[in-house]
Amino acid sequence: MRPILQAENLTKRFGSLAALRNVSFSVRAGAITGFLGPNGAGKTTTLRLFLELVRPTCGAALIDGKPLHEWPIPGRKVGAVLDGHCAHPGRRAVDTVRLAARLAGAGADAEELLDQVGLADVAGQRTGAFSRGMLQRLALAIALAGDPEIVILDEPMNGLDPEGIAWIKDVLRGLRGQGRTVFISSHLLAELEDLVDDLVVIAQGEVVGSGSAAAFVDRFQPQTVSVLSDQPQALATAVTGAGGQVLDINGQRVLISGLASAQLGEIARDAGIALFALTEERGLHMAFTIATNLGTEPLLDTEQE
Ligand SMILES: Nc1ncnc2c1ncn2[C@@H]1O[C@H](COP(=O)(O)OP(=O)(O)OP(=O)(O)O)[C@@H](O)[C@H]1O
Repeated sequence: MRPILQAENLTKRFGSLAALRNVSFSVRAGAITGFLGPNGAGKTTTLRLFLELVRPTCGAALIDGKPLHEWPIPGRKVGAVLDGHCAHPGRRAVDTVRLAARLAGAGADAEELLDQVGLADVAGQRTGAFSRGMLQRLALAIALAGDPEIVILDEPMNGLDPEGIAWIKDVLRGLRGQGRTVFISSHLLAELEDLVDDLVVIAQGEVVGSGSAAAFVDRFQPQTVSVLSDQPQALATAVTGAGGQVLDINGQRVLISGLASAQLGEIARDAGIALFALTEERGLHMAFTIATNLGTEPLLDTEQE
């Protein structure tokens, strides 16, 4: 693993409030890493520390081994979307992106970038009348204007409709395909669920887990299988007898934990019980809920090879 972003014992206090306490994690080059945490967890503060918009009380936020300002042209190293309000309302979209490219010392084609973010049709319009979703798209074009190695996005899906969210996921996968690193914050699991390779989970200013998204789910979510059967009570008895746990029975639906789906199928077959459906309930949502409620002890191996 090549760490390209590193938070090293980052602490940030605002007066008496400790927004971050001893936060350490690293982000793998070339991957999409989700930075997940409830509102107020300290996500924006962390991103601002990487971008040197605020100074740490102690610790360091390093971009590829050094602080951002030590890179000759920071805009070629990192592009960022911190909020959708990134443009002068009286300036045309195409000029906004062109300016960003010049400031970053890159020869990016502004019209091509606007096309990439779905704003080709409004490239010549002033951005004052843009909707929130359009501004988010524009912010992404600005972030890409320096052709950066790393893209940092703070809640970029705010203001996007489901189609827009699906679109931005595709764009971010495309950026990964080009070898770029994507670090994206969100307080909503569902937004990141089918997108991220890795996760850093933060709660109340402390890291509660980091590593691969799959490992995170494995660690925090008990295996749960949902089945449909017309003999739910008989199935529940068979499951309990085999060491499984019945979490819920609702009509024909039985929610079971502690048994793999294949085991469950065999138990039903041996008991002569027909199953109409069998679904593994996996996902980040439960894992996230459990992890952020468990407190602040580091619970996941952060090492990756
Ligand atoms: N400039 C500041 N001055 C004082 N307190 C601040 C400042 N910036 C952030 N905070 C506080 O630090 C804590 C972390 O805020 P931060 O914005 O980093 O959280 P977040 O995880 O990004 O939350 P959200 O999802 O709501 O944006 C919050 O309690 C917030 O009120």
